[in-house]
Amino acid sequence: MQSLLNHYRRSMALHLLLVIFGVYFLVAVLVTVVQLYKEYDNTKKEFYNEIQTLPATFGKGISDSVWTYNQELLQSILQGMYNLPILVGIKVQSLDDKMDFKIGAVFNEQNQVEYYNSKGQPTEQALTGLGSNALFKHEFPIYYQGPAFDQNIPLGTVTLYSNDQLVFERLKYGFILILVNSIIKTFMLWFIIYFFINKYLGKPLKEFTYKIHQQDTQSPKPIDLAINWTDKNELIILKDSYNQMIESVNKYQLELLELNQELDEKIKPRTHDLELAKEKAELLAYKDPLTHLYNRRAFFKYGQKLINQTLQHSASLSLIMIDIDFFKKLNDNYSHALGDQALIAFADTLTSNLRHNDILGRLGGEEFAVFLPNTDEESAITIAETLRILISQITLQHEQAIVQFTASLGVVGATQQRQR
Ligand SMILES: Nc1nc2c(ncn2[C@@H]2O[C@H](COP(=O)(O)OP(=O)(O)OP(=O)(O)O)[C@@H](O)[C@H]2O)c(=O)[nH]1
Repeated sequence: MQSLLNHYRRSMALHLLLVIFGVYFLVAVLVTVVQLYKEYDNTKKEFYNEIQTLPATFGKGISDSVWTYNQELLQSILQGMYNLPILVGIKVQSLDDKMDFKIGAVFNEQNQVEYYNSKGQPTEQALTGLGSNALFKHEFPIYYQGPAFDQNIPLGTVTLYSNDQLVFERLKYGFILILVNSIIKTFMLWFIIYFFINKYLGKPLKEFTYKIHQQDTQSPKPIDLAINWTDKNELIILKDSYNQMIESVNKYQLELLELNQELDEKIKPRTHDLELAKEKAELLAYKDPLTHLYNRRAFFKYGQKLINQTLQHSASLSLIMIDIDFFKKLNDNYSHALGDQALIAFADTLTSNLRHNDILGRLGGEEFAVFLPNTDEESAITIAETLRILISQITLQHEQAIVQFTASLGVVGATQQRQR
């Protein structure tokens, strides 16, 4: 039941159909009711007409039987009439009251319905099988027209009764026919309308929404609908508008992509500059700009870490202090520029002859120091001696002269210190 309700809510065709069908059904009911009433009215008129022809048929027989006081004849004529499917009752009232006879449902003087059997005796309504609804009557006089009299002699009146029940009886088949006809028509129309609404609206809409759902959201593509019975209707206009929108979205997306690439190209050199500036800043913060060795701050920072690690792991650690001899003289004799060259060459010599994990720093001017992890004092002395020799072998060119210099090194181990 719930799924049926959901199907109804989600199906445009079904919804439209039920609205159309509902309106159609109301109109059909109205028209059928009017049609049925008209039928009823016509049938009732026919009844009147038929009842009015009865005096011509039975009048003579009734007059004769009343005139001759022939009860039996009167009774059999009235029984014959009573069997006609247009009468529910007959009342004969003779002027001398001797030939009065009632059969079926008739009105009394107080306009109340009374019931009589075919022998003219009062009876219950249930026994007659007659309804009392909307009883209507037709009264006609009876006369005797014998050859012995010049004029008609009035004998009394005959009243014929009929009712709606009989009218409906006659209408019954007509009614059923009209109703069946209406129901069949309604259901036929229901299926036909559903089929076409579904074909022309429901199915294309379903196809449209399905194709939209299938779209790749990154790069949607124009879609096509299988509508071949027209080249322009609201659905095709909707589909064309959707496709136009997709095309412009794709165009703008492409433009955005190109703009992004352009922006990337523009940003690249700036990013490179930024990286260089960052490297420079790092260098300034941790390194000596001339020799590219750790500056005093960095040397002590990393040196402290090394001391802590050494203490933790009970390893050995040595420190070599290095001071270039008579450096002031070198500057004074050969220029400050050569002094700088000497410092750079000195730093390069140390760097290339020490291990990667040794921490070498410039403490200031011509003073340097190096931490040697996992190195006892004896080994450190050997290393210091090697360095001292290497430093003394550095040669610099100043104009025609070859310049050399020496350095003094001091070693201290984790347990004992020695000075050279
Ligand atoms: N070229 C150059 N000279 C520097 C630099 N830093 C310091 N100096 C110079 O190094 C010299 C150091 O002089 P001192 O402290 O007397 O050292 P020294 O002449 O080697 O004397 P001792 O240490 O006693 O042997 C000074 O003349 C400073 O101007 C530098 O970066 N480049």
